[in-house]
Amino acid sequence: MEIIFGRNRKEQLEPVQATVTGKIPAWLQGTLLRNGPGMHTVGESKYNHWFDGLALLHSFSIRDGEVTYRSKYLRSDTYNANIEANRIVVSEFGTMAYPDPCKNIFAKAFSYLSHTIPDFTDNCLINIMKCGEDFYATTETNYIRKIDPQSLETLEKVDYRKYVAINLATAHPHYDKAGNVLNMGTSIVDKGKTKYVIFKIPATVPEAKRKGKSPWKHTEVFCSIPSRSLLSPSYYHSFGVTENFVVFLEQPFKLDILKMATAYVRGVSWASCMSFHREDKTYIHVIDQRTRKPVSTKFYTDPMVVFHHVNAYEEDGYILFDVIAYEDNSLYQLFYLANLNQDFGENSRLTSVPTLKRFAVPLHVDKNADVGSNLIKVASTRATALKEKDDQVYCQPEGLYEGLELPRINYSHNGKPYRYIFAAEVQWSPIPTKILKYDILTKSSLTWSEECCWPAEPLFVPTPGAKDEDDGVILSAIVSTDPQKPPFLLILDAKSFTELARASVDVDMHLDLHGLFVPDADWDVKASDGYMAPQA
Ligand SMILES: CC1=C(/C=C/C(C)=C/C=C/C(C)=C/C=O)C(C)(C)CCC1
Ligand SMILES: [Fe+2]
Repeated sequence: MEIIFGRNRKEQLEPVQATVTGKIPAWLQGTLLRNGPGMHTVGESKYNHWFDGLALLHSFSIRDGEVTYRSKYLRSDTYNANIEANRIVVSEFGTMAYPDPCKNIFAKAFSYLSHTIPDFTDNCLINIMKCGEDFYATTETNYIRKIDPQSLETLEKVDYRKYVAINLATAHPHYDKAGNVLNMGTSIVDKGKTKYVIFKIPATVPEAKRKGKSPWKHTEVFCSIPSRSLLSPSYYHSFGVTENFVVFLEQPFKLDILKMATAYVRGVSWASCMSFHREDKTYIHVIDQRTRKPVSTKFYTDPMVVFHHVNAYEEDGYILFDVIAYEDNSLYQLFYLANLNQDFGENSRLTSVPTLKRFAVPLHVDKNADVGSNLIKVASTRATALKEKDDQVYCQPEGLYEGLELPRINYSHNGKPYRYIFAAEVQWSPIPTKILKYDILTKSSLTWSEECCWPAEPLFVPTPGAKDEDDGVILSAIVSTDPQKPPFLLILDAKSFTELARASVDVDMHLDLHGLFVPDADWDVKASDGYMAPQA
């Protein structure tokens, strides 16, 4: 599987015309922008983990039934320093690297020894975030990189820490109707405290208020939740929102700050400083967006590891939220390139299958309810929430579907009742083999698959003026393991899951992670009511 995961990809700097078969809907005009790791060796040095790879941006521009493709490595400081040294000199998730002491650009790295929290990478390989009119490549450190969404050029580096006291931030923000960004990050041992910080980045700031300053200066802290432990905050990859609440899982997959502070001298990676504590609980924090405070009831569930929240919404006094849950952290273990490349079948089995689980949380806990009683009275789910002593509530989810990852929804239903989940079907290995449409109401599903095809995260784009939740198309970049078959952009009708068109390109395409679709209207129209926020 070296060819899919560990091989360096060539950039396609000049836009290349795709060969289109089928018919692309005339209304589908815009650019699918995506991000993911593309380079896993620099000179003689190799990264250990798939998530370490240097960020490779790629885009499919769809105009008048035609498609052009291009790709470009993110020229992060990390990329430039590595290429200049012709070896890996900046540490990533699974690889600890040592800068060349002769070069002072990374002299900062030596402050690793004197600071608790080291300077992290700006290799923003996970997702793309839209802030107002601007686009940023994102990862989970304090750095994001502005990019030009048309040329894929790398622009300025933004350090979140200048605007909000966080060391880590998710690559899966949420957007409200006006395009304001809601994200979460972790502030580590700042003024003697470790906390999870929910913050808001405004989409636009009126010039009078802005006074020529960066809109970033208007980033505001929405709410802070103290970490249960100063030196071992939870790791999280995303969070959920409803119309009035934020759902945050403080899970027993944790970062060990003391281990991180000494990782550099010990020569071990950041990943080795993360561990799953199967003896611990998962705490469910529910934050009221109106009061900006967590609700007082203490909700918890069994230990689990969640990377992707799917959606959350309020119904009859309850919050229902859906996540892709694992029983352990085997997903991150699996993506070590050594596991992916040798004896693929043997080493690349997950020890727990990613499962769609629905949780239900009561917003009002009846003080008179009996200890042990189920507080969930909503008929639409079998999830339970058992009242315990001392105002604690133990939540047990309803398992909905086994073997799916990279979930997407129709984003206009984000935080609201919804019915459909689009995802990649994965069983016990990291290979996505099918694209899935799961109907939560009927619990039925539709799939698309083709021999030798590995689909990327399926993205939903609504038909303009659509009434039905699934009225639109699914876009997915397909990488093929058959050298005779070039990669292609697949366009499915989201209702029937039948193929509308495919746009094949004879390029060296990589397997990506996440991205967004930018309708053409967004290039010229300022954020307006018609703004289609991208999905987390
Ligand atoms: C560099 C770095 C990190 C990077 C994490 C990454 C890159 C995670 C990628 C996750 C993905 C792609 C998940 C998909 O489901 C940490 C651990 C946050 C903290 C230490 C520094
Ligand atoms: Fe993700």
